[in-house]
Amino acid sequence: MACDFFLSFTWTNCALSFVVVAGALFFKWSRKYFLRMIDRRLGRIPPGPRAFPILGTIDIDTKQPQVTFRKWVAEYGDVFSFFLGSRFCIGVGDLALVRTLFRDNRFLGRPNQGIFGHLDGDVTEGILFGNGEIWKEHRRFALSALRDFGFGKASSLEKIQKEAAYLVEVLKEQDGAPYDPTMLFASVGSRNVISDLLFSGGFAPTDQRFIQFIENVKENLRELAGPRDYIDAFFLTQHERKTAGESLGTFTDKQLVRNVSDLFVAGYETTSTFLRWCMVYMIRNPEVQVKVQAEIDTVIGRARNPAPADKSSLPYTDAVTIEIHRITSFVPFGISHCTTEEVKFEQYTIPKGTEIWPVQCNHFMNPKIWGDPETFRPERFIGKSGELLHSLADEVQPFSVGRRACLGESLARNEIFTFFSTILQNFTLTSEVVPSAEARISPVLTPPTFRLIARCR
Ligand code: HEM
Repeated sequence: MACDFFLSFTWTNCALSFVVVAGALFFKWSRKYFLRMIDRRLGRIPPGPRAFPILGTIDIDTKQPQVTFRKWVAEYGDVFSFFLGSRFCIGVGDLALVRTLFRDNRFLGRPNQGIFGHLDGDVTEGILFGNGEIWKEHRRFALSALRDFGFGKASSLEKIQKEAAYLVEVLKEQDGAPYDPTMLFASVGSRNVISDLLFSGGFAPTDQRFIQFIENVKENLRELAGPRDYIDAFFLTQHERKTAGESLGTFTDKQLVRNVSDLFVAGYETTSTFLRWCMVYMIRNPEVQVKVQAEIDTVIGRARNPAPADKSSLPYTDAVTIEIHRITSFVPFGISHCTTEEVKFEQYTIPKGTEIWPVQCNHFMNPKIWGDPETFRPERFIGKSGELLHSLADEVQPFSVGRRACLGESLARNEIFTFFSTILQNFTLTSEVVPSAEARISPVLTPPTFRLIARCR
């Protein structure tokens, strides 16, 4: 009897403790949710779709989140709020507003990157996801080093042309047979250009890539006096600080690995995915392909390869890549920022730590700007005299805007133009089955797998 009483007492105690602990955790994780919901009711934060404690906003089409976000803009306006789990976010669907916000220093933070922060411990200390002084110092350093060794300089432009010629060589080897170009664009082209800027030499066509990389690093260590690339510049800064008896500050080996990883990942995945989209849109739109080829034939001919400097003389080719950026919107939400302090914006008070999502896929599909946004029509960017309409092209900002905009924009633009125009100068692109334009999200929007047939012209 006493034993029964004791057992039931223990069970009641356990159940009670469970309820108290669960209640305390629920309150802890949902506190922000309830505060924001009160703010929303009072009009202190933008309206948005319904959300639940802890779960957040669940009415998101996970296969096509861009469709859900566009629906929210239509329903709640250009500025709306939503929850990702317990993370409070604001979406901005209009480029002019994004420009205003991202010019403001208080919107330049990066939020905690959720699971990524756990998978790769120190992402928050790099350039891509870093914050505060570390981000400022290393963004500035990367920009200046990459400018010295690449971006826009003749040597890097030549490297891009060399890589374009190599792409052509590999495609020629396929001799018109169907070929999945995913690995080609992922392993050469943009990847070699960025590796060259980071650790000069890039990857050899015979795939001695990693051996080469190790050799380069060793050589860098021997030749600190003559920096040739980003890694050399970093080593040199370390060396100068050590020689002056100063602390290394944030210029540690760990930081170097973090930064190189950020630049490498950001520098080739995006560009190579975009090039695959270019192939898809050319296969789907043969009449556009013919026009691009005609422009290249007239302006450049076949005797020499296109170069980044040719862009202004090839407005239609340029317009095609801009239209592909617009219609694919393959980085549909850019990379989210976060507020570093509470900010009054229009009638709202945006709390510190709020994630700001630039919903560029909405701007790129806004019928008020584009009229027929669902139609692939590069001609929309071409004026009466055949010139590129810069004011309209300026509405397409896939690299984002403001002080945290893509660090590799000029490099990426040069690569895309040169690779795209060189491929079309040499080949007519088709496929056995016309690939669909339906994107998969991972984490940028990628095209479906397809087999490219590149026939020599
Ligand atoms: C088609 C190609 C590319 C696209 C569409 C793209 C797009 C973007 C976007 C949307 C952002 C976020 C900007 C923001 O937070 O407001 C970004 C950031 C960044 N991108 Fe790119 N990018 C491309 C290529 C490159 C290349 C070639 C590099 C190589 C250096 C690069 C390096 C970076 C870095 C380091 C950041 C982080 C900047 C920061 O947080 O300060 N990207 N990119």
